[in-house]
Amino acid sequence: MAASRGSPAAADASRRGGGRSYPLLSRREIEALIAEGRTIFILDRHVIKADAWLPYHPGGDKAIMHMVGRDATDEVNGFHSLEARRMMDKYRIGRIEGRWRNFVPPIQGGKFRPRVSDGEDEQEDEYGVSSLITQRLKEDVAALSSYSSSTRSPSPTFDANKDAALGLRKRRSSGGIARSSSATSLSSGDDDEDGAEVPAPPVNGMAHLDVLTRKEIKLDLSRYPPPDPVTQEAIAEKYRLLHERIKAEGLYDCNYSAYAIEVCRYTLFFVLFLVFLRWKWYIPSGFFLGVFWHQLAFTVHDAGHLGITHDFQTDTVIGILVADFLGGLSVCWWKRNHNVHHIVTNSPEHDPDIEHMPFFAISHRFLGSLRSTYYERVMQYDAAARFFISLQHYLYYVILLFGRFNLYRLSWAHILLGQGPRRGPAAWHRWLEMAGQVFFWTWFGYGVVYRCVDTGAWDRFVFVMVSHMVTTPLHVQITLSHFAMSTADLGVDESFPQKMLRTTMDVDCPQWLDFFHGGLQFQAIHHLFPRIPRHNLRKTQRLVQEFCDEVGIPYALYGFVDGNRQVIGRLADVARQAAILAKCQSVLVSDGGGHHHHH
Ligand code: HEM
Repeated sequence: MAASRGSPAAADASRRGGGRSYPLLSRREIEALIAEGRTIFILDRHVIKADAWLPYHPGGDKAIMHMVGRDATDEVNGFHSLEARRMMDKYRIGRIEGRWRNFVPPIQGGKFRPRVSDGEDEQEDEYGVSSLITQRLKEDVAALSSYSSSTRSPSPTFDANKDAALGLRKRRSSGGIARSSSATSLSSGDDDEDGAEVPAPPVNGMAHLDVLTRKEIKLDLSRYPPPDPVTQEAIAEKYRLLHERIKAEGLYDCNYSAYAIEVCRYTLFFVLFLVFLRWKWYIPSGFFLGVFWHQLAFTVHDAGHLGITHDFQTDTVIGILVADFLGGLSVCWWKRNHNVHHIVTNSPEHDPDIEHMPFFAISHRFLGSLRSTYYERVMQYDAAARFFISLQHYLYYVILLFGRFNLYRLSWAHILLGQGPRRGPAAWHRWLEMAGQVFFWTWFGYGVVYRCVDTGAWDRFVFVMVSHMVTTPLHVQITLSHFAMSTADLGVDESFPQKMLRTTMDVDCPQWLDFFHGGLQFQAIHHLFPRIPRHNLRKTQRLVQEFCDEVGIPYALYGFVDGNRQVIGRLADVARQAAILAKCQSVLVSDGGGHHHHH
């Protein structure tokens, strides 16, 4: 439809191109299509309209929605098989020329102007970018360079309107409850000194959170390459070369003999569980069952990423057999959740993997009752949250002891409510998962807990608790790679690889311990290339390290203990901010409320 509408440029392009050439669409035309509600992203300089595909998408609708208005080339190449990428050709509606400047997607609060009205006379440059946008681009670059050269604007006031005018980020909660002004972003630097702990009260509590947000952004800007389009495009270019090299070196080829060893290990743990169960030594029996589950999770993770055979159906069925039939959890729930996590990593509003209110907040921004676009509800910073978060650095491991129980809840909700794709190649997985749940609760619930542990309720309780709590290291491993990393948003121009490396850290461990971490220790590598088989990650690490050195992005690598320390430190930090916020708010209340302006 857009094609037939025919701007002069588009008509010209179709005349010249012939065959498989698509009409040239201007940025303004694409913006208007998105304003009409179309699901449009850019892939290899082509415009893809995925509306019809959304309900069928095995990666879930939200994964695509976070790419609307953006160049999704790197994300798409990371997550899809060649066949899947070929399918996308069917959804092409046009092409673009020149560099694409990302929009903030609608799901993230981006605003799009409808069709150009007659008489609107916006000039377009040779890239099809309107003069207005080119102007913004120049301003952004100017603002960013003033950051990196550490000059400070004389004005200490946070100017929300200016931020909006810069077009960098003005996230507005579509629920209308969360405040829009909390979405501070890259404004020219103007807050207090980096080292200063707290801005002197009285300041309004929300303004306090904004100051923290800007501090976090500023810290990232000082550590990472500037998030301007030119620098980021250069990084993306090198990342693509790296990807080619990785493919050429065969790092996508699965090492099946490594899986044979995995299977032997899993079998050993399962046999030990059965032997002790037979002897009625419930604690060691539960222990080995927990160890078995802990190890299985890594294979589920591989399968969920299509990182074993790389075939969507085969790997997903492996995932379901292992996760659902043997572990009682839903791999399809996990995939839906995890795919979004991979695309908007560590974004407080969008990444479900850091949304654990009321128990944990790893960013001060959660203290402002954010709206989650994943759960589609406000994550209230309520009395319970105030309580748990003030103690979160002490309760971290304690709460993680119960992690596996939470996963049952999420799995059942996913299967029963049918949150997965209802149509298309992934629809039938729901039924297999249901069978898996019945199978699991028959062998585990009835067979083991009820029939085998037959010496009373207390023994059953102990057995269940031990087996579930032994999996705690898994929850530590999952949270470890992200909880201590940045949650700041550096704007729409930041490249996929930089964002992944800025929000994810790796854990250094000797090679013989690789089995214990199950690949999760190479989380940053994995985020860059999600479909690389687990047993090749160590080899890939070397290449990624070279890449990081070349582009000047720090590669975060901590020892396991040190990584834990970082996480606890972050939790303590946010707990402290919560206490300061409470103080700010009580000052306001005792002052008669709300009359303070910050200068
Ligand atoms: C018309 C556009 C699209 C089509 C036809 C499509 C198709 C597919 C297909 C067939 C799969 C199954 C895995 C495979 O065979 O490789 C898949 C998985 C996936 N897609 Fe897409 N996709 C599209 C757009 C996107 C976009 C824009 C994103 C966002 C980055 C995305 C993210 C994912 C993810 C994360 C998975 C992994 C799913 C899993 O492992 O369970 N897709 N997609």
